[in-house]
Amino acid sequence: MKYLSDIIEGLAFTELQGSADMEISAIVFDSRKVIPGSLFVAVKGTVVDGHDYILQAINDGAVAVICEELPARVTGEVDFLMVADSSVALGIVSANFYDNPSAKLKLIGVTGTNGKTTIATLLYKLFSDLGYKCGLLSTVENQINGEVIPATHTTPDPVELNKLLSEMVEKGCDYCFMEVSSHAIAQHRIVGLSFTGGIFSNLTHDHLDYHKTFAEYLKAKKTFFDELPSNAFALTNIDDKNGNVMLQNTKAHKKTYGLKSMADYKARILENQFEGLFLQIDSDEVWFKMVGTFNAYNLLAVYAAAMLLEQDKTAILTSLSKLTGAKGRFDYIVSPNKIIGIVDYAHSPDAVQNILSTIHDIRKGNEKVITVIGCGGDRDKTKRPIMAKTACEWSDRVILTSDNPRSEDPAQIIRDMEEGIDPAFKRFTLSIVDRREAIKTACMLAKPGDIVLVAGKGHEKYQEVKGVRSHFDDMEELTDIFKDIV
Ligand SMILES: CC(=O)N[C@H]1[C@@H](OP(=O)(O)OP(=O)(O)OC[C@H]2O[C@@H](n3ccc(=O)[nH]c3=O)[C@H](O)[C@@H]2O)O[C@H](CO)[C@@H](O)[C@@H]1O[C@H](C)C(=O)N[C@@H](C)C(=O)N[C@H](CCC(=O)O)C(=O)O
Ligand SMILES: Nc1ncnc2c1ncn2[C@@H]1O[C@H](COP(=O)(O)OP(=O)(O)OP(=O)(O)O)[C@@H](O)[C@H]1O
Ligand SMILES: N[C@H](CCC[C@H](N)C(=O)O)C(=O)O
Ligand SMILES: [Mg+2]
Repeated sequence: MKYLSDIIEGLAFTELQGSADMEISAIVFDSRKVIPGSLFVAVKGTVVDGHDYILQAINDGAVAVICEELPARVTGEVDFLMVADSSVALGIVSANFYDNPSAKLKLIGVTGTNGKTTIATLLYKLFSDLGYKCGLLSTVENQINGEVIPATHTTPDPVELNKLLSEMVEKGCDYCFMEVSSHAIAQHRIVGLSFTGGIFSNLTHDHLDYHKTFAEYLKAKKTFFDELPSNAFALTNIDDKNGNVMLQNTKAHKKTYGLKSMADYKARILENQFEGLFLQIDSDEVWFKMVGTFNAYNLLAVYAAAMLLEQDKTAILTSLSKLTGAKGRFDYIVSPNKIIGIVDYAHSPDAVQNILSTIHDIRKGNEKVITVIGCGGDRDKTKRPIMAKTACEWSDRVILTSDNPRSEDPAQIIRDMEEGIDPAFKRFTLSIVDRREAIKTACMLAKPGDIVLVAGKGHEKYQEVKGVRSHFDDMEELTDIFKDIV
């Protein structure tokens, strides 16, 4: 059992009403989840203000409240703590509630627009293979030493996050590799965590619905590095335009990796084939199972981080050469008549360009590339025409379809995408709202040797339409269609 006085250690509050000697059973920031004895943290959200639910939380059994403004009516039986920013406070109290688990293991955070899941997953697989007990917090799933725990977010909320970290500590984990999304940084989900290292992959267009401008998006990512402690490492992709910016104000040890520029950790692509990458990493030449230039960056980031974590170079490279990446990233299947189907999570303009340029680089002859692609609803609208344009520039045929329309009209999302298409390419484009039909049509258009890329949903096992999630799996669809093709 924890007392409020323990939980608020290190928390800067402007006012305390009460004695802080309450026993606290749980930390809750959603009034609908309050249980008797909860500490309710009122957070201002993007849709509603948690302050409006304080009285409801108290009615349902909350015994203490952290807030930025006191409600009009306060009861004497409940402790109130006033803070400047409740979301920051939520991070601190969550870490305290679970006895600061992040300080008891080596926590590595990965941030950037693309590659976070791949890098974090590879690190998790690598360190597990090297004999360590590890944890993973990722978009695809969370893992504690082999046990899979479903993920709802790329970076969980502070309570869930510290709970998972404390389970990792309990199970004897030495390391945790986690994705740090820009939403998580902006919403202070990672406040109160002690990081051993931070890794930056790249920064390109995404999430401008949330961050509004690219400068704000960049600032969110940079904050992660600004707040790393001096004994941590800050590892950046120096080939990225903003790689150096990330390190500008960090107190951590600055380290760089890159394929093009001078860097602490360097690699060169010797071969880039469908079967894998042949890289020269520092002075070693090694074959890897992963495909594409962007994965050369991901592999190099993982290698550099493992070196910074003082692992043996030969052991790292030997293990890394055997590993495959995260689910739904360049997963492929070949039909009996030799059509290649690829499922990839590319859902930003840069990722679409990378995956398609990789397919171009590694295809053997003049096989046609047919791309099936949609864009998520209730997300950055400005990336829609760009993703469609990029898909068209790099494909022989494109079928625009639905991703997760969420609350939006799927046909309107497709119309937003069509805006980006050059009129000359229109006749090579089809728009089919039903994703299943779109994938089927792409496969019917394909001839032996052709490549069908199904982009955007990767590992996802659902499609969300009008707020309802139904089972949908791109790879399952392809497998189903391919078994009937002869
Ligand atoms: C835009 C965004 O990030 N939203 C997150 C945010 O919700 P919000 O700001 O809309 O919250 P709100 O509904 O306005 O409510 C404000 C507060 O009132 C509370 N409330 C609300 C109603 C009520 O009856 N009682 C009550 O107490 C809420 O619990 C909340 O604390 O805070 C919630 C609680 O932590 C998150 O679940 C929610 O994630 C939503 C579901 C989401 O979709 N987030 C995505 C965009 C996201 O975070 N994605 C990134 C990855 C992106 C990438 O892959 O690059 C991620 O890390 O997963
Ligand atoms: N280093 C990289 N640079 C550019 N694109 C990449 C890189 N790594 C992966 N990609 C592309 O981006 C897609 C998403 O990769 P991944 O899931 O690793 O990124 P992420 O940063 O975790 O994404 P999210 O923000 O959705 O969690 C991949 O399917 C691939 O198309
Ligand atoms: N984590 C990302 C995933 C987007 C994946 C795409 N399939 C979509 O649904 O838009 C987000 O929430 O923005
Ligand atoms: Mg991810």
